[in-house]
Amino acid sequence: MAQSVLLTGAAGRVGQAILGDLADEHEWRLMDRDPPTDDQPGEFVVGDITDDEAAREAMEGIDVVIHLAGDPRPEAPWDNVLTNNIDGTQTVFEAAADADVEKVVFASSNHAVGAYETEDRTPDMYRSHDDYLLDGTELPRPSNLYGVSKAAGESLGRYYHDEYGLSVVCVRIGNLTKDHPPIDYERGQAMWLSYRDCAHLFDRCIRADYDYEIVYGISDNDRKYYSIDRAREVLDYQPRDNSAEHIDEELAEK
Ligand SMILES: NC(=O)C1=CN([C@@H]2O[C@H](COP(=O)(O)OP(=O)(O)OC[C@H]3O[C@@H](n4cnc5c(N)ncnc54)[C@H](O)[C@@H]3O)[C@@H](O)[C@H]2O)C=CC1
Ligand SMILES: O=C1O[C@H](COP(=O)(O)O)[C@@H](O)[C@H](O)[C@H]1O
Repeated sequence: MAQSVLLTGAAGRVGQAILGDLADEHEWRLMDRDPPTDDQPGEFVVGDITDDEAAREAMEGIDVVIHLAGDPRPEAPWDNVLTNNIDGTQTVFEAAADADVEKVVFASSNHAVGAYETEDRTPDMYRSHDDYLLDGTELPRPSNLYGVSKAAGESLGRYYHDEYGLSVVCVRIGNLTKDHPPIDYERGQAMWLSYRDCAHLFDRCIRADYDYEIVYGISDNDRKYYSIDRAREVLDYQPRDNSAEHIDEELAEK
């Protein structure tokens, strides 16, 4: 059955990857502080997620929120992530709880755990022969202030699940690129998320039943050091892409 879905940050890369495949699958309300540059499905609300009133209005009649809006830059300064990623995310969760929304899908990031990539583990951990694997049960270990803001968002999700009963899934997204994995970038190949796997994963987050989850959002890459087992089990995520099918690993490692 089509669900009524609020997509924050809809005008950005992840939002457009989702809508590219799912425009006709759900009833969309799109929200972004930037107006759309071309035709978009459903209703488009221009508004800022740090504005309580705008967030509350956007939640009316919504079953599921996919919360993407925020500053996505790993090098973003504290003021920006504090306002957009932490305060903005709390505003979204609070409005969702008030509106009796059923599920919130939170766009977390690989940078919430980026500091596991220590000097002694890299670059081996980015290669398919290495079996080092993070599975989502490990503690956050952010690699920058942006990563700290994503760990804070995961924590907010935990709180709004426990206190208000919202179903929450935090997707630690890897590296989304269109058509092709990053070239000459082993880390990016290890955590590649293709556009079609991205859309499928978020579709499963809309449809599946869960309590509170942290999953990794990457394609089924040979090089992966993030497990996708939990996403498979809980969400029935069935990725179709693998960066190794696009990149000759032996050449890339030279
Ligand atoms: N693209 C990627 O590979 C990854 C993305 N993510 C996360 O996914 C989310 C989306 O990322 P992208 O689409 O790549 O970024 P993007 O910059 O392309 O899109 C973000 C959108 O959010 C909007 N936005 C930002 N602050 C806002 C606010 N206060 N109120 C309303 N709208 C606001 C922007 O106008 C923009 O359209 C972000 O939270 C990012 O941290 C996480 C890991 C990897
Ligand atoms: O969280 C994010 O991660 C990806 C991958 O990080 P990178 O440091 O390997 O580039 C990044 O491209 C994206 O902008 C960011 O939001």
